Amino acid sequence: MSTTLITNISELFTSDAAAGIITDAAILFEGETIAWLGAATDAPAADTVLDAGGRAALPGWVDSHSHLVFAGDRSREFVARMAGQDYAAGGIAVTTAATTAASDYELTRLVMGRVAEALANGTTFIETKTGYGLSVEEEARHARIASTVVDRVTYLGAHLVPAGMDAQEYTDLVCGEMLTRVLPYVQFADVFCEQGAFNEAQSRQVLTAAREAGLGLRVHGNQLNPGPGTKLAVEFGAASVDHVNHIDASDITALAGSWKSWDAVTRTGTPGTVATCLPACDLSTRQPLAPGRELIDAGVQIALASNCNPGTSYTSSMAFCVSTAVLQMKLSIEEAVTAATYGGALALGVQDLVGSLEVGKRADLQLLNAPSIAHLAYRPGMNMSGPVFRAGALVAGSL
Ligand SMILES: N=CN[C@@H](CCC(=O)O)C(=O)O
Ligand SMILES: [Zn+2]
Repeated sequence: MSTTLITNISELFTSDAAAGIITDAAILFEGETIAWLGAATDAPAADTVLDAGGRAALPGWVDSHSHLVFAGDRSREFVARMAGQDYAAGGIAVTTAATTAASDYELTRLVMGRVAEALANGTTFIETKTGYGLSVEEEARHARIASTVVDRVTYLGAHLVPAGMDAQEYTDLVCGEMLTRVLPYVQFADVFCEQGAFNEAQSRQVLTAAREAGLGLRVHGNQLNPGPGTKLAVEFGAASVDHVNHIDASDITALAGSWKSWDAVTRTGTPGTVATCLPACDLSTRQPLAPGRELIDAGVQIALASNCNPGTSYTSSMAFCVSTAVLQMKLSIEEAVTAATYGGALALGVQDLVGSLEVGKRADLQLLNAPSIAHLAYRPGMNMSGPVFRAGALVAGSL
């Protein structure tokens, strides 16, 4: 198998608790896999040698929360929000109408464009959700289209009760025929447990049915209000609870308890429920930022994700999420980058494949047009994205 050495890396941030940061580094790919990494002076010979030009390198971003299957535009809703209107779950219906009207070709083209945009900005592994279909046919169509483009698909039929439908009748559909139809295309199920969306009993019903169907679980919890979402996620052993803006000390304690069988240093044991913070969404909806600092200090593993969607967070920039987490959520740059790489991988259960630079893992790596990862927050808003490698192949930029 052919080998590629990337050398002259000023700072290699591995997202690996043991290896940390290696300065004046090099990394070797063998096919799709990382075969070696260390000091450039110790680098082995390779078929191809690429000069990183003194740039910093880090794992590709792992974006564990997005809603890319949509058509239409909600900028007017955004403008109204910036003028003082509150965000409400009802906006989802606007996107559902526009998405239902889009052909398979158009929807596939839109999702592919969004994935390509994310890739060019360093995202090499991405999850996306259904949830703008809200009927059996549409949810199945969106799941099928997503499954051809992204790395992991989450079924979010329980996003909003469609207008004119009884909430219990719709929940039964989500747990019945709709679930059966999306199953071939999805790995996870999610529920928007929130006032105006699904209440605790309905959320339990969705999570129970999804678990029985063999899916991994996630919860949109405590985005807009205090409520049962986070504790439900822990109770059901969900892989993640996402948003976590309106959580209290008892929610943090419940999340921390889920990590008691996990060793954060050796990264062994049984993972708990990842708290996924979505800072771009928090800013765009003027919600309080999720308490990332408090969660980390309590021993909870967190992820940072884009939540790219047309209603609350129309960006796939993980770099923006990282800089916001550092500047406003009081994370260190290392914590924020780890959350946007290894944390996302943990939230998707793919930490043995991606999310850190370790021998044997998939060769997903991005170079920054900067000498250190600190520049991500030190120079906020500047595009730092350099060449991007996915599974050992150069997929964006050039060297
Ligand atoms: N909160 C629920 N779902 C999306 C927003 C959906 C929308 O408003 O279109 C979110 O994660 O923020
Ligand atoms: Zn979401």
